[in-house]
Amino acid sequence: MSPSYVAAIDQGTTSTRCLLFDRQGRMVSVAQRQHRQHYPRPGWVEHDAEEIWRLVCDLVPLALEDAGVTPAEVVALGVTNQRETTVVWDRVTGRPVGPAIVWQDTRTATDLPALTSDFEVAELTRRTGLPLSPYSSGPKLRWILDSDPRLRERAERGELLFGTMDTWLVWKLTGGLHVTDATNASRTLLMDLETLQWDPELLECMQVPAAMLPEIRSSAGVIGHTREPIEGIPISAMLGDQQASLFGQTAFEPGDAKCTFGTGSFLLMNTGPDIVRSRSGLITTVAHATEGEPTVYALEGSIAVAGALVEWCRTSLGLVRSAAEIETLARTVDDNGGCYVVPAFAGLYAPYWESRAQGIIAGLTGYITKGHIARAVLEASAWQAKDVVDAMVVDAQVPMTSLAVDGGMTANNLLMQTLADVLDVPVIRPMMAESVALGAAYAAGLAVGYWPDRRVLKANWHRASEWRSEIADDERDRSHAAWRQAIDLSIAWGRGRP
Ligand SMILES: Nc1ncnc2c1ncn2[C@@H]1O[C@H](COP(=O)(O)OP(=O)(O)O)[C@@H](O)[C@H]1O
Ligand SMILES: O=P(O)(O)OC[C@H](O)CO
Repeated sequence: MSPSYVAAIDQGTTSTRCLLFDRQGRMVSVAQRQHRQHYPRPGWVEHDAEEIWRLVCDLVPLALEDAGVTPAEVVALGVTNQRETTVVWDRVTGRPVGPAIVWQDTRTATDLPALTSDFEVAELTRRTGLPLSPYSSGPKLRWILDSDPRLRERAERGELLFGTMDTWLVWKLTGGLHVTDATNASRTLLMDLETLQWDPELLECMQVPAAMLPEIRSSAGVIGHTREPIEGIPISAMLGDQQASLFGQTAFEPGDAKCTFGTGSFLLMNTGPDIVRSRSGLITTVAHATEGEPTVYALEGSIAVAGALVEWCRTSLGLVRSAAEIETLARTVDDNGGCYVVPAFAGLYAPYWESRAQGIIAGLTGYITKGHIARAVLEASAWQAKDVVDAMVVDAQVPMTSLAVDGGMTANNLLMQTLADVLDVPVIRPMMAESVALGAAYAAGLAVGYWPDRRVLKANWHRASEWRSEIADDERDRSHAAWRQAIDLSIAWGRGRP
């Protein structure tokens, strides 16, 4: 029998990857490239959707070539993506009408209250599981249509199409299929969580013409076949990246959770077929929707800035030359020296949802060195996760007994130890850190029968490292109180500004 593989395209915030996996869930090839980040004004973040498509065109053949795999040996392709990032393009020419507005972008923060004139925010949240926030795609799409009346007219005539990155890429890959999946659609503020359909009242509230919306499909099942950059590969999964990593961590049972530490960090807990409504500032989202099975939902704590803060230290401050160096620098000191960094670059997401909050560095004295700041930078990711875990425990009404982690930042052992210290539960990193791509490949492979069932996938999961708390309760409590004070300052600073 000739070998066969499953491919995944992981279109992330900072880079795009194409990976190939074998039946044991081992990565046999990875091709990866970064794309440009554009910050045209404070709070604005944009990507060039054409640039990202060109990268996909380069990366897919490269991943196959590197592994010596022929297209015929690729039995399925899963597409996973940064969620919420919004693209509008011309149905005929296929050209975007402007830059993609990235999920972190806060340009709509001041318009949000006006969006709900006919609609109670509570009802919006009840239907969608989302807070009214610039994070979602709906406000971004409305902003694009409001920015030029001609665009709105063209959208109403069906000449323009909307999509998140999954939709954009599948449209390009298939030569014109305009679809999304329920996980991505659940991030728009336009889909009803129960019916998994676009909600006409929500569309009216966001002033989005139905003619430009993609069809909402299941997350797994053959959607179509690729025409470019390689012809004939079945696309059999589409999943938002955080839902994909939940799947890749084989978090199939209610109560299973994971946290991915990449540009942002995202803690998701599978809640099974139940739509659990958060009272603590979490999102309710679709974990995956598989044809013929009940929809699986999740509670999510989204944190906008995690690795992005390390990246900012590298590119904007020149504090380190590589992301990994932040650990070396942080290890030059024993503690944070009383310094706290709140990276509210996109306001604060879960569980605070303060779109006007701004970043601060608190506790500066002449004693503070670069090392203390590096430590505070890493601790910010751990404390943000702690606040989300606390909210999750209240909402899900189950204790968190351990936390599975993945993503680029989990290479940082000091951060992983700090995380175990502040959460006071074991933090577990699997052998396969590329859970996002693996999850998309798993969903795609299951859909075409490459893997017979989820049990087999569980057997592929192997623990690589585990960290346990090494600090006393009173030390944790003291530092947590200081962190919460810094959060309050960040919110007050943002609110107090014009
Ligand atoms: N050793 C490290 N320590 C701290 N942060 C790191 C380390 N390695 C990578 N990162 C951060 O992780 C992020 C990249 O992770 P990745 O999972 O590839 O992100 P994404 O999918 O969001 O593009 C970057 O923001 C980078 O700064
Ligand atoms: O691409 P990532 O890993 O930064 O994930 C971004 C999230 O999907 C945004 O919701």
